[in-house]
Amino acid sequence: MAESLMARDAGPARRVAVVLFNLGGPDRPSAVRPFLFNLFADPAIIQVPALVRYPLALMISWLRQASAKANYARMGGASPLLPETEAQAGALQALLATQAPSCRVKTFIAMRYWRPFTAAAAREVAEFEPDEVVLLPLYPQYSTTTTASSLKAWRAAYRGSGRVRAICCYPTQKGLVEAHAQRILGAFEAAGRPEKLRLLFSAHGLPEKVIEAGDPYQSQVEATAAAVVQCLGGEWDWQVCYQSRVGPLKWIGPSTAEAIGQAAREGLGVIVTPIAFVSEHIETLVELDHDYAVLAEQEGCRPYVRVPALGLHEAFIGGLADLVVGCLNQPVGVSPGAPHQCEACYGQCPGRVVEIVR
Ligand SMILES: C=CC1=C(C)c2cc3[nH]c(cc4nc(cc5[nH]c(cc1n2)c(C)c5CCC(=O)O)C(CCC(=O)O)=C4C)c(C)c3C=C
Ligand SMILES: [Fe+2]
Ligand SMILES: [Fe+2]
Repeated sequence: MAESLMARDAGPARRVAVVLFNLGGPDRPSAVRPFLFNLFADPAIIQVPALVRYPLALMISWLRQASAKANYARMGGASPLLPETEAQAGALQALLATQAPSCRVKTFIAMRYWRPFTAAAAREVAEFEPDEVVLLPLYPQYSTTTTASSLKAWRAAYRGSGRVRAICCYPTQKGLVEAHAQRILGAFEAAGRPEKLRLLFSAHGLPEKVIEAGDPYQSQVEATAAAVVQCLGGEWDWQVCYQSRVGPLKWIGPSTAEAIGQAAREGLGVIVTPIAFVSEHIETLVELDHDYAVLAEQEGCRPYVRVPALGLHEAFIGGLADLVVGCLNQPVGVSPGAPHQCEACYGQCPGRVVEIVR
């Protein structure tokens, strides 16, 4: 892929901006409430008219701040998501410098609910004067609540140069799947290859009504898990489950807590791997490492093994680089790919690349 990219580049270096989308997290205790407000004020998260949503967001962020602050306090008062994402951005930029030497590739970070916000990233990218912009969500599975929300924020903010394309989703990308499998095998070995173990793929949950409205997230999470199991080979007892429920609505299940209880009742321990998060953050470091570890102990679910998030795994960063190079080489809309219901793909996912028309 890198070869054809280079072959097309006979002139001056093509300037390529690669923009990593992520959720963002508070960088200090006083940022927790405004971060929560930004999240709940997003119509992708609470689908009611703005007149109702803003007061609701004010109220929820006010009520939730104490428990959220206590959880962030367990991580030193701040989310590690930005430093983790910065490290991934640096590794990806370094790899792309070798894979696409005739391009000048620079990575940027656009967070949805805390700094660096999408608008600031869009200004920085515009100053870079790119020929090409590749939007790369650090959400392998597409959701209206994450990828679509970030794409919308980008469209509203970017006024710079270049052809803008987005990688919509990559739930079964080879590097992603291999990295997950290697992380799982590493944790399994480190735990002494325990027997009587269930592999739990734990993903962030969503309200059921979001899935019923056509969001492909759940089916893509299941596709990732199935691909990882196939890559692992051998006989694995495995299950997909969903964590981090918020609010009164019914969320998709089974919940990670239910899955741990079920495993305990069957006399099994669990090895839990985050499948929709590619970095460590509050939902891995607090929920998985603390809350569910305590629950497993109480339920007699032993051992409880936690697989680290992908972070800087070589195969994962390599997979991201392949996606970017593939995107740059690809004429939009002609490559084959399994059609699915991505809003950003207009019902089709042509090679999972979509051109952003401004
Ligand atoms: C796959 C990724 C994510 C989906 C889907 C998602 C949907 C979603 N989230 C909330 C509410 C909250 N999420 C919070 C934190 C948070 N969420 C994600 C990812 C997804 N969310 C990440 C990476 C993070 C961590 C940020 C960090 O600081 O490290 C929070 C804040 C924490 C808390 O108070 O529990 C809330 C609230 C909803 C309602 C939702 C879908 C409707
Ligand atoms: Fe897609
Ligand atoms: Fe979330």
